[in-house]
Amino acid sequence: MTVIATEGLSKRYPKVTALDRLTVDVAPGVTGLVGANGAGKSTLIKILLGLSPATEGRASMLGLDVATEGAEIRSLVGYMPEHDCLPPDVSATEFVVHMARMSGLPPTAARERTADTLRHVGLHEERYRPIGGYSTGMKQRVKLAQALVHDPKLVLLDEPTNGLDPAGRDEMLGLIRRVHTDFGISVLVTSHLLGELERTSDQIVIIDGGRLLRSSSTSDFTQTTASLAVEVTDSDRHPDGTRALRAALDLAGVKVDGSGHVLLVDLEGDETYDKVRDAVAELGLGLVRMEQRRHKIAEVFQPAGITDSPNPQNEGASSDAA
Ligand SMILES: Nc1ncnc2c1ncn2[C@@H]1O[C@H](COP(=O)(O)OP(=O)(O)OP(=O)(O)O)[C@@H](O)[C@H]1O
Repeated sequence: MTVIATEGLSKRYPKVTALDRLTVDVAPGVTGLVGANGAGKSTLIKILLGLSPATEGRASMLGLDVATEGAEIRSLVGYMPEHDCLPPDVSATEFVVHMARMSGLPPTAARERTADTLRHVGLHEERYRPIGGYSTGMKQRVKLAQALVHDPKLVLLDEPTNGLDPAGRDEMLGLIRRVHTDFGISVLVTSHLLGELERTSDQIVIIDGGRLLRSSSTSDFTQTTASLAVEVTDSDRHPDGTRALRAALDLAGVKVDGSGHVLLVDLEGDETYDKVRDAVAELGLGLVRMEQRRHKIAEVFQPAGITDSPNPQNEGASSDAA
C-alpha cells in the first residue's frame, strides 16, 4: 500500500529542472524527504497538492490522481507550508477555526477540533493572543495545527523545524512522530538535515538536483550500515596493537575502516563480535572498547550540500521570514 506514488515526474522551468523523472513510492507512516536547498522538495509538494502542474509524469496521493482529483485530495490531506503565512492580527484559535471551516467542518465541530488540535500541539493560554506576537516555535505549531485540524489521512510538512533552536527542533520532531502514533495520520516531512529525519522517520527518500538518490526504510538503511568501534591496547609482542588487529581481521575476512586508535569494523552479524574477540585474544591484546555505532545516514550518504547539522544560512533566512 502506498500513500504517495510518483512515476517519471518532472518539473522544468526555463532555466532549471526542478524535478527530473522522479519515480518513488511512499508507504504509510512517517517519511522523511531529504535534500539540499534547491533539491526539489517544495516543488514536489506543490505538484502533489495540485498547486503547480507537472511538466510530465504522474503522481497520486491516497490513490487519487493529483492532476484531476485535487478537491478530494485537499479534503484528505493537510499541508504545512515552509514560509510564514500567518495573519498577525488574529489569534491562533480564530485562524485555526477559520481553516477548519474552510475544510468544510460545521461551526461547532470546527471549534471543538481547533481546541483539541491546539492542545495537542502544545499551545495553551497563548492561543487567544494575536499570532503577530508569537515566537517562531509557536508559529510553527499554529501551522502544524491548521494542517491537522480537519483530521486528514496524510499531512505534508515542509521544513517544519526551520528556524527552531535545538530544543524546539526536538519538540517539533516529537510532535510529528505523535501525529502518526497517536492519530494514525501518515506524514511526509521535508528537511535538509538528515540526522533529524533519521530519528523521526520510518522511511527516508533522498533527492538531489530533482532526482531520486535513494528511498528505503530507515531501519534497512541503518542496519546495513552499522559498524563496531574497536579500540585495543598495545603489548610487548605487538607495540602497535591496532595495526596488528587490523591485519588479523583482514586475514579473517572482516572489513575494517577507521584511522588512529579506533577501528571501525563492518558489522555483518553477531559472528562479527566473535571474530573481533577471538582476534584480540589470540594477539594477547587488551580490549578497551567494542561498541556498536550506527552510521548516521549523513556519513554514508553525502550528496553535496546535505548536512547533518543545522545550516546557519538557511536558519537565518527562515527566522527572518517567520
Ligand atoms: N517558480 C519557479 N521558477 C523558476 N525556478 C524555480 C521556481 N520554483 C523553484 N525553482 C527552482 O527549482 C529548484 C528546486 O526548488 P525547490 O524550492 O523545490 O527546492 P527545495 O528542495 O524545496 O529547496 P528549499 O528548501 O530551498 O525550498 C531550485 O533550483 C529553484 O530555484
